[in-house]
Amino acid sequence: MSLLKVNGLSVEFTQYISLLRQKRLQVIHNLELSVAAGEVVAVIGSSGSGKSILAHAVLGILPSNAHVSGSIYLDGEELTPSKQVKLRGSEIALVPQSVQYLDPLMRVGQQVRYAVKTEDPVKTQRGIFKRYGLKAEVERMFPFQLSGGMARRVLVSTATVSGARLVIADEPTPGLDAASIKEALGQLRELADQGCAVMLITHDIESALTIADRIAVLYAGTTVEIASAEDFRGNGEQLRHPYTKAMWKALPHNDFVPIPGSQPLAGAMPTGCAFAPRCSLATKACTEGLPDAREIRGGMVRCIHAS
Ligand SMILES: Nc1ncnc2c1ncn2[C@@H]1O[C@H](COP(=O)(O)OP(=O)(O)OP(=O)(O)O)[C@@H](O)[C@H]1O
Ligand code: NI
Repeated sequence: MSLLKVNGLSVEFTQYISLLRQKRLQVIHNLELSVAAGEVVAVIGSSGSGKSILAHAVLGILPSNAHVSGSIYLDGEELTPSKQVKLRGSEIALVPQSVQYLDPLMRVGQQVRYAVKTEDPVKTQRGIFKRYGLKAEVERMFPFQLSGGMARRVLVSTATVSGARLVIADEPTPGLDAASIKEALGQLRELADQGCAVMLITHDIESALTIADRIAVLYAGTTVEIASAEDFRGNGEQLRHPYTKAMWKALPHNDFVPIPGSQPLAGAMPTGCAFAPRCSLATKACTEGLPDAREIRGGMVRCIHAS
């Protein structure tokens, strides 16, 4: 069974046009996703596709002008706002993108100890620093004294010692060199191998494929495909959605053919399939409604032409 299950999730933001007039901007549409214990699911999609909003909806940290509908379950129980407050930082941990999430005025060892749920926070913190190759003196440093790689290890340490069952990593590797990317991803894989459900949010499909079991592809606020990592090979014949196939072919290692056009902006969505305006397979039927999620060859796709 899936530890995390997201069903028909929609997120809208209320925006004020003037003092008295407001409009609603929908940024997530009817999205689905699941992550099982022991599994890494990579959520990939271009900038603005809704990856961070999805993560924030699961964590319950959306701004107050956000309206969420649909359902999110953790281990079969609905994640209500009060449950999210209770479970955040314990059952559900975030590996944030940058060191800015650390308290700038607190020594990093202390910050990691706060996340420890076992009896001996100091011992646990020292053990995890050692395991992640952080020298003994690092615990006394402040965040500004850390190199990028050290900061990353501290952030992962916090998630690891929290004992969370669901770990969400939002773009954990931007700006890192190849060796640090490998290390950061290896740590996430290790968490999954120890039984965590790991949701890895990234632009970088090639890195994601080195550790992910499944890939969820987001486009303009919805999941257009969920595929196993093995489906990403060759010319992408095993892939189901035209966007996923095009994205795969656009990689430098493949054909390096860019996809013409751009992702529609929230508030300017076409009716029907959001990818239709860029899709070579599009027909009139594609513009008539959001395609249903269908199971094909063990994966999920939202495209009426997929087979
Ligand atoms: N507070 C907000 N109010 C209104 N719109 C928002 C708000 N936060 C995000 N959005 C919009 O929601 C959409 C999805 O944003 P999100 O941050 O989830 O994208 P992303 O996939 O994480 O992109 P990136 O890869 O750049 O991090 C974007 O169009 C963004 O402009
Ligand atoms: Ni983001």
